Amino acid sequence: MLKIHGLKKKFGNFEALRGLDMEVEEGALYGFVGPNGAGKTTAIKIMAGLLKPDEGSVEICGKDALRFREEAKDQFGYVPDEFGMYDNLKVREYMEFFASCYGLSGLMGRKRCEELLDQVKLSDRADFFVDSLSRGMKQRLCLARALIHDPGLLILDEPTSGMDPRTRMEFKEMLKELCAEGKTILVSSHILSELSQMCTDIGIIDAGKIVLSGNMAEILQKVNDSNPLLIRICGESRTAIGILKKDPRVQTIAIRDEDIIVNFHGNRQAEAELLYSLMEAGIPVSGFIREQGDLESIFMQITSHDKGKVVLSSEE
Ligand SMILES: Nc1ncnc2c1ncn2[C@@H]1O[C@H](COP(=O)(O)OP(=O)(O)OP(=O)(O)O)[C@@H](O)[C@H]1O
Repeated sequence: MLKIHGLKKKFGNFEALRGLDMEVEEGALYGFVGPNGAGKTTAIKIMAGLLKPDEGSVEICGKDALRFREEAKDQFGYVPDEFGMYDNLKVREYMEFFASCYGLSGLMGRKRCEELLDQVKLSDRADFFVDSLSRGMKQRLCLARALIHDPGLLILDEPTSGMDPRTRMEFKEMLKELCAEGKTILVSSHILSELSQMCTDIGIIDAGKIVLSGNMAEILQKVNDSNPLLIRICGESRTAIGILKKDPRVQTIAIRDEDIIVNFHGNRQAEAELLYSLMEAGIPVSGFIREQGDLESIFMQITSHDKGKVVLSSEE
């Protein structure tokens, strides 16, 4: 649905994008995450045709979006990180104005606007001035506007920043519903935990490059596989430690309270073999589990340098 290859962008001597590659599959809810200043907005503006890259390509629905900008525009809806000023427009007028930009006017246009305002739960605000809406409502209105021409792809730049936790949750539910209806969604944030529960795929950008990407469940599995095994033995653990030491996949062994903490390089089959070797030796194993994956600590590790501040919880 969206393919980005080798995207580079300099502002003066500063390289904001340094060869960005990413791919968003059709039907994905793709989280585009990175610390402040990583290059998310720059990349998104290039995708949306608002900024020209120095190098690289953007393909939307198989078409070169940098060359065929008008055609590409019909394929996606864009929600920017900052909302423009529309102090003289009421919500309904705002929607109808954008509908007319896509050739939807008269009864058809009004009907489409009503449907969308209903979908983003703003029907009761149709006669309010846009400027009187809260930030969360403005973002929902922006989402409705981006959906006017029924695009297959939605690109949202930090849509939930500045929202309170409840409004965030509702907005995220809305995105999940849209994804379930068949939309492909790219949503950016500098808060990993914000996206990790709802996204099917994730791309972590740091200093203008993707540093980790893939299917969310697979990444979590990989993180899990690199976490230590926690083994609990009923009684003394000396014999168990002797067996563990003999296994070449065991890297380190430590004791924490009642648990033996084992850094173990192996998949589930290998874990089962290790457990079997303990059981076969008659060791009463009462616990055998991988420590739970902590995606956020990975995010911290790969994006931690002085210039970027990473916010890990939704309580900013
Ligand atoms: N027009 C510009 N002129 C000069 N530098 C710019 C310009 N736009 C962006 N930058 C710089 O490029 C880098 C990437 O900025 P960008 O806004 O893309 O980051 P971001 O990941 O969206 O950050 P945030 O999470 O804070 O919104 C930053 O160092 C920023 O200062």
